[in-house]
Amino acid sequence: MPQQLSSPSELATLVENYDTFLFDCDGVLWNGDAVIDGVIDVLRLLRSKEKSVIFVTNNATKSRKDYKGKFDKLGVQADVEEIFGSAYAAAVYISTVLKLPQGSKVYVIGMAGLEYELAQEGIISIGGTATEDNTLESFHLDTFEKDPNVKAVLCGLDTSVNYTKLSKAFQYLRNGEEECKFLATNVDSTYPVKGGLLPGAGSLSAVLSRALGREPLSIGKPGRTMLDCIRAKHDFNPARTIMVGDRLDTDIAFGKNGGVATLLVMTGVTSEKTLAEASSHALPDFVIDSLGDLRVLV
Ligand SMILES: O=C(O)[C@H](O)[C@H](O)COP(=O)(O)O
Ligand SMILES: [Mg+2]
Repeated sequence: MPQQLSSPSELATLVENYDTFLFDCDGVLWNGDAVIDGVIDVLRLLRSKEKSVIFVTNNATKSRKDYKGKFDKLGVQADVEEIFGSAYAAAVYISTVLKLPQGSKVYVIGMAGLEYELAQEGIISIGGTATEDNTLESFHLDTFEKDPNVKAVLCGLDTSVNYTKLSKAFQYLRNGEEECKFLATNVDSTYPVKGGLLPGAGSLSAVLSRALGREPLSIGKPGRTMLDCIRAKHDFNPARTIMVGDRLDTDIAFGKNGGVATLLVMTGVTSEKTLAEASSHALPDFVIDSLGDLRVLV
């Protein structure tokens, strides 16, 4: 069973025991644009104690540069080099691991942040925010011409997703992996916003999985690709590192896969009921109600 921490001495010991704090963002730092109470003070406290702070988000709607803007706007101190998003990790994966033939294109279900990160890695993308694909008109297969250079479909969270984008992605993917790779930035079923939960990126790629009868390769947490991206930039001792998240099957699993300690907060997608019903291998080491609880140490 995870250890529920609440007293100031338990929380102080937690902070003392770790040098590197990996923070999930949605549901840990904020819900939508609403910063969770006390989080700014807690991050300031950790920095004053010379702890390393790294942000690891599956939310692919923003580039690292966009995230920096969001952190600044919300008054949370962060450096671009400390921010790792699944959009960035997906772009790095495609350019360094997939190594598509020269002139290849990626068909995107996703938003501007994802397109930006792909462009930064020199990857040509189509779909995404392109006006012609952001339509509520019906999709007609008989007038659709496939672009022969599309060698991968990348699906991320897209709050303007529609039947045209899903249909085009399906057409590119339907002849199998040899012709076109099926990638997802992440497969979270839901994500928290101010006011509750919304369908996550995994609920969008699930439409394609269902139609195709196969699953995408997911780049984000809990996969290794994200950890490899972080390791390429930051050296940390796993024994002195803790992953703080709000979701068991991404954040906590990511921490466990990476051999670091795990702390679940109850300000995001995980309810008391989900936690109580979770199988023992999915459980975190520690639970606190909110990251803001550490504010008592300020
Ligand atoms: O569906 C998504 O893209 C994710 O659920 C989401 O936004 C998660 O972000 P994180 O909690 O990893 O910051
Ligand atoms: Mg989260």
